[in-house]
Amino acid sequence: MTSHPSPAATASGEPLSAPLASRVLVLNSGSSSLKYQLLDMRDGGRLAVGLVERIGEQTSRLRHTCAATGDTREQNGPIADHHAALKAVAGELSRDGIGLDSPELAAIGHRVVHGGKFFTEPTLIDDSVLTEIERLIPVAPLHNPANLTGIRTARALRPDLPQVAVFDTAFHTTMPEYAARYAIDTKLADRYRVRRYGFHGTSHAYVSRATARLLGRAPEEVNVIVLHLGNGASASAVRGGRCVDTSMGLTPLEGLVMGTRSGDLDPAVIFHLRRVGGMSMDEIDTLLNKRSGLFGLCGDNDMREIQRRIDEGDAGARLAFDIYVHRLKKYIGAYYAVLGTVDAVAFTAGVGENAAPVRAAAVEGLAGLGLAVDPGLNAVRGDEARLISPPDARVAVAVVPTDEEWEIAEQTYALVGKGV
Ligand SMILES: Nc1ncnc2c1ncn2[C@@H]1O[C@H](COP(=O)(O)OP(=O)(O)O)[C@@H](O)[C@H]1O
Ligand SMILES: CC(=O)OP(=O)(O)O
Ligand SMILES: [Mg+2]
Repeated sequence: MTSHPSPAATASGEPLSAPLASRVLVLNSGSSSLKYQLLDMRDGGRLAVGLVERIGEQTSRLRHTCAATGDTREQNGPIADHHAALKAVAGELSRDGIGLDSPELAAIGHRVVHGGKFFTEPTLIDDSVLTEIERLIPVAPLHNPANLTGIRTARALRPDLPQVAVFDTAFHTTMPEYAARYAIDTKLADRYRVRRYGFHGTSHAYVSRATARLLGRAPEEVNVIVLHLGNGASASAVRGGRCVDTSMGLTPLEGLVMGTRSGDLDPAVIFHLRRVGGMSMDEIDTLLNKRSGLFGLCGDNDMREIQRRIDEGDAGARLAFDIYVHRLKKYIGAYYAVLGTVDAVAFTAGVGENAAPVRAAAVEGLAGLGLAVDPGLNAVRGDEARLISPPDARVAVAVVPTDEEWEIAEQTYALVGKGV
């Protein structure tokens, strides 16, 4: 587990006036998972990290690691929902003597996926904030309900503690109107708040800054294309530390090909499936969000499995890979044009950090844009940010591990430190 470079400073470099307690628990609730970390903000150390997977299924699994002892424990068996998941996590933390009842705990930071236009900053959670997050469920149906359950459970466990929401959408609120608006009737768009919000912003913010650091430059000085390739996947164009475009839209469905989401398609596909295919709107919603992307194309949503099948000569897996990479390449080209000059392209999240063949294929043939990958450097595995482009390349290509939990902890602690 790595420590972070400036634990006692906020994102803007301001020193913190440290409150007495120094620990922050971060909860990152996904549609069927809960990732968490307990961090000490005085030295940037991680006290515990863990993951609950397959929530709601019979085969749920909790994997918890305590940093002090190095022990990893696993619980296997059904965990019904995010409420039960967080209770189980609280139990594991208590076993290590770092439970939620600890006076050392300063705050709990929550990832909240959709904050609409309203939330541009980390926000102290009260009842009215919860109501607004609830109102946004229709535009983040896979994510906001899980985020809300995590918040409600944490509040019930520690009603006295500040709870902070850090929104995926916040980093993207700097997008200019011409990037954020769809070309539809303006009045209708305003009435129904239809615009491009973008997601994974905490990761795009963290990775774009970490990329600048890797280049030895200030974030304000560099233009970066960030490719966040996890289960959900998104690209962003970051100019001088501010997001100017991103691939996800009103919901996390637009843009890149994902594990189970289609990404971009002609909206008329929906009318066609409704009118000619006789599918209901709910069925089409489920199809595009949960049964499309890599999974829809070849029956697997995990890039490891797809690579294994390609190695065995499977044509379906090969085509799914090629479609995934083709979309990625189109976004690299688009954001190159949006930015004008590009200092770095950064790959991050599960696929971006681990799948060397995806990185190689995504920049293949882009030498004319100054983009290339050195095969030897690309094959190196590791947890640290690193360059994978040849030393003389015009544009740096980098692998930059994301750390949404750290970023959320830092923003949470900065807010609590201000005494808000
Ligand atoms: N070694 C690997 N090689 C290729 N892909 C990987 C590897 N490890 C993880 N992945 C991919 O990363 C995905 C998960 O990424 P992650 O960023 O953890 O997603 P999320 O946070 O959205 O759940 C997996 O579905 C898998 O496809
Ligand atoms: C917004 C989003 O797609 O998040 P995730 O990748 O965690 O599903
Ligand atoms: Mg993720």
